[in-house]
Amino acid sequence: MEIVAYYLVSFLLTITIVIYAWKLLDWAWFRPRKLEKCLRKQGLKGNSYKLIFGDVKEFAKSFEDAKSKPLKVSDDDICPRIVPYFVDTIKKHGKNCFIWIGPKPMVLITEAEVIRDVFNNYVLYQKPKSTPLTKLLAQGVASYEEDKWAMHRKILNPAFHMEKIKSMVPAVHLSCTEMVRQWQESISTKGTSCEIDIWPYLQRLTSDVISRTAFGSNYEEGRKIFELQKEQGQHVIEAARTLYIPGSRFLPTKKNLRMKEIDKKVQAMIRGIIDKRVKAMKAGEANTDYLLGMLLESNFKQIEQHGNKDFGMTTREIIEECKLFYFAGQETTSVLLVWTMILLSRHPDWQARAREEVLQVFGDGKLEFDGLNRLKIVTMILNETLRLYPPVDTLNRKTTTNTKLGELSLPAGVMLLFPIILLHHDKEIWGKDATEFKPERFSEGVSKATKGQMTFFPFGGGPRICIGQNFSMIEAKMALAMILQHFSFEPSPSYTHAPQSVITIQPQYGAPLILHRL
Ligand code: HEM
Repeated sequence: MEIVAYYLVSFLLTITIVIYAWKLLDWAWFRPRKLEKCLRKQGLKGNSYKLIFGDVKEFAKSFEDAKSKPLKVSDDDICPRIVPYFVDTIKKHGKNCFIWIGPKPMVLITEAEVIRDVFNNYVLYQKPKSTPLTKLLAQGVASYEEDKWAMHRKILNPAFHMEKIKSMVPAVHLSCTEMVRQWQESISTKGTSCEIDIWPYLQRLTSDVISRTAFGSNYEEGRKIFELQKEQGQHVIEAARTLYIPGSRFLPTKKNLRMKEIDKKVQAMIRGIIDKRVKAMKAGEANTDYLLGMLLESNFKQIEQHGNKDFGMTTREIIEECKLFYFAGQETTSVLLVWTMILLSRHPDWQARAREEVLQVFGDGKLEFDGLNRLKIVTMILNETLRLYPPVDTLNRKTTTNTKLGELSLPAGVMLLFPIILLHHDKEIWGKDATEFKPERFSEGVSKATKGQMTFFPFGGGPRICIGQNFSMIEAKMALAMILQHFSFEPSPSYTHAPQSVITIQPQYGAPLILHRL
């Protein structure tokens, strides 16, 4: 009997090992080779597959090389620095090409109409799964698919309607006033001008804005939450730079333990704010002029309408959405502002035109929502900055089944890459001066500038377009208008022009400018 059991266990063990060995071989070799054959048959070109690593080593090296070479201050042709490997691959293989992200091929998609189709067809083309470590940072609507995505997006949408954003404007004003006061104080210690590295200030500004607008009167607590989220983000970026080994997150390393500790603390703090707010709501004294309040209200309505909790978000899911607001909305808006100020410092004519407009609309008085919507020159400048320095430089998706996309027939499991920045800098689309700062391109709005094509999409597109785009544009207009009211600025001799891609496009060595008090 014992011998039979022994043989049975050995047999099962051998079968299990064979199955896993086959799966591993299939993942590392047979599947990539099959996909490669299929892509080449479609006329797509790329390097031959290299076991497990694909192009990852060359990819990382090209980033490191590009990072070590700053640009001339006047050079806005930043693609070779931001997406060096894609630029090189296109040079080598043409626009119809693919690269290997480990054992997965990723096809570059540069045709505007094809990009639009993919964005609109959000069930067929889904977001690639993030690693468990990235999930610790934030999940929420940005990472869900199909019905779950649709339900969360429906609940979140009302919180981002224009009239709701309008009610958040005083909070944005408060944060901007605080930053302007700090700059005025720095200047007054030096006379009428001084050099300020505006980058850390703008990061603090957008962090402050999202804490106030997300958590209302719980803003101090919100700030602590987001400080922890910021630290979590740094750990995740570090982890993303190394190859992720499945299961390694369970090892009790110092970093893993800290990341879990942060996650627990953040969850407990947001849960505390939610509990307070639910109590206030029950007592009939809740104020909803902040994102979390609106979200809870919208969630409550959704559940009430269907009479079923399954139609709403759980507390855990609401916590994830709050974490996502910070992750998605803070750095993106601060980089939009930093590049706008750097560009305006180099283009005093546009700086003067924007200031003239701001003074015409507001004088030196208080900025308010309706006036911000009348700032035409400022909007043109922000759009041109988003074109040249899109905060998010690339987006990706994957095919979920065998799919016909434009001229291509793609098998399931192929990654698609939309290089936003390459389309924004394409001379065939924008003309010979594509890499020059010319806000006049947008003088008649975005759809005239793009002739209705999907050639300018800093906020993505289709049903999954950025939910916070109006929020961030109002925030950026408010900050820029207030800065223009109080200061003029020019590049500092100590500024090094080195845009680098760290999830968003950031100034590698900060952004020191000379600020003059007006
Ligand atoms: C200049 C500022 C911003 C830029 C350039 C930006 C860019 C983007 C882009 C490109 C996407 C699409 C991602 C994809 O399709 O894979 C996106 C999605 C998203 N953004 Fe933003 N964003 C900005 C500000 C904000 C703000 C302020 C918030 C919230 C407070 C926010 C929240 C989100 C969310 C929740 C999504 C996911 C939407 C969904 O999947 O349905 N973003 N953003």
